[in-house]
Amino acid sequence: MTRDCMTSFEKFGVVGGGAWGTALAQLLAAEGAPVRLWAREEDVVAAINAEHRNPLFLPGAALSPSLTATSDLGTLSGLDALLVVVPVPYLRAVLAALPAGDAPLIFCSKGMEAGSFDFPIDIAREIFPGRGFAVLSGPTFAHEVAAGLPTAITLAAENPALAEGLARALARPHFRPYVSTDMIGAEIGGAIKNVLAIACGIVDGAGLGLNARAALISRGFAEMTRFGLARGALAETLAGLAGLGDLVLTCTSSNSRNFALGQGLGRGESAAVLMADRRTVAEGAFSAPVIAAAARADAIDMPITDAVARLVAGETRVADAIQALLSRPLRPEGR
Ligand SMILES: NC(=O)C1=CN([C@@H]2O[C@H](COP(=O)(O)OP(=O)(O)OC[C@H]3O[C@@H](n4cnc5c(N)ncnc54)[C@H](OP(=O)(O)O)[C@@H]3O)[C@@H](O)[C@H]2O)C=CC1
Ligand SMILES: O=C(CO)COP(=O)(O)O
Repeated sequence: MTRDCMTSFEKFGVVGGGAWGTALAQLLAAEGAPVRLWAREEDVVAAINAEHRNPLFLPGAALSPSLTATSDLGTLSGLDALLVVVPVPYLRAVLAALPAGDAPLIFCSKGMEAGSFDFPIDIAREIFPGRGFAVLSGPTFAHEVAAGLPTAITLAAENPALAEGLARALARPHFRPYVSTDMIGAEIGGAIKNVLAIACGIVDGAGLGLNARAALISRGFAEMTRFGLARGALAETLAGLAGLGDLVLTCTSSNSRNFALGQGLGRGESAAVLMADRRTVAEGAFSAPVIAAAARADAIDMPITDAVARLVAGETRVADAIQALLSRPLRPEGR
């Protein structure tokens, strides 16, 4: 029997000790199930093992003693499934160092790789051809999941049996995966909402009002839909938890690192300074220029994404970017 046909997944590993990797590991370990987490930094490994905390990336969360950490990727073998929660710019290098095996890989990162224009599943297919893959994405602030607050999420895998088996294994009374076969839709939703959260943060930081934010969410969703449909995503995925759901969450809260980065830009702070000062990721800052370039290459109109890319690169000022968006020719709403 292949892993894809397994009906139960009991032993999970988590690759990545940031906020989201730690929260997912805690979700699975909360009732005492053993979960092994790989983190790059020895400080994170030591704090999880000795104090059952991750003060660097998930301060305030008490972690289960059954969650153990390692800095040795080689020890993540012999498990039933691995959740991969590494920011996309570092993903290829970490995957290349993973031990071989047939445990399905569940991708939880939200971004697109520079240069290759690859999403996580594309990278994984190159490194592990034939392995089972899934995407887990939706409106899920890590600290809320770690605190056991109600959360729903999309779990997509091409093989419906794999999606259903993983959903059953990950579901908790307060954590509800909805299954799908549309991995590309789930990946695109998560990557583009990060960029649009920066845009909404900019509008907030610049004091441009709530009408402007609602307009950005709607017109941003139109960009996500154009890009997604052109790459074979299903409209229902983009309108679901991994697309619109996550867009609403991160475009309306400064708990979003992407939104908070945008707020700084909107207040007139320099992108270079805002980026240099941070330890946590705002994936949208990495992905904006990549998605904007991919859209240009395919002649997909994405003016908001393009504006965020230029603002993050310091190539334009907020007032000029807003003026450029507002002075585009009038058009039918459906385009
Ligand atoms: N936080 C959240 O609420 C959610 C986040 N996500 C997504 O999950 C992914 C991870 O985000 P998150 O957990 O929040 O990250 P954090 O910002 O909390 O932490 C940054 C992570 O990046 C890692 N990192 C930094 N440099 C490198 C490197 N050179 N090689 C490998 N790893 C490196 C850090 O590891 P190290 O300690 O070793 O530096 C750390 O695990 C992102 O794609 C994000 O969009 C998805 C849903 C929710
Ligand atoms: O993806 C997230 C919630 O779904 C977290 O958003 P940020 O990375 O912007 O904090």
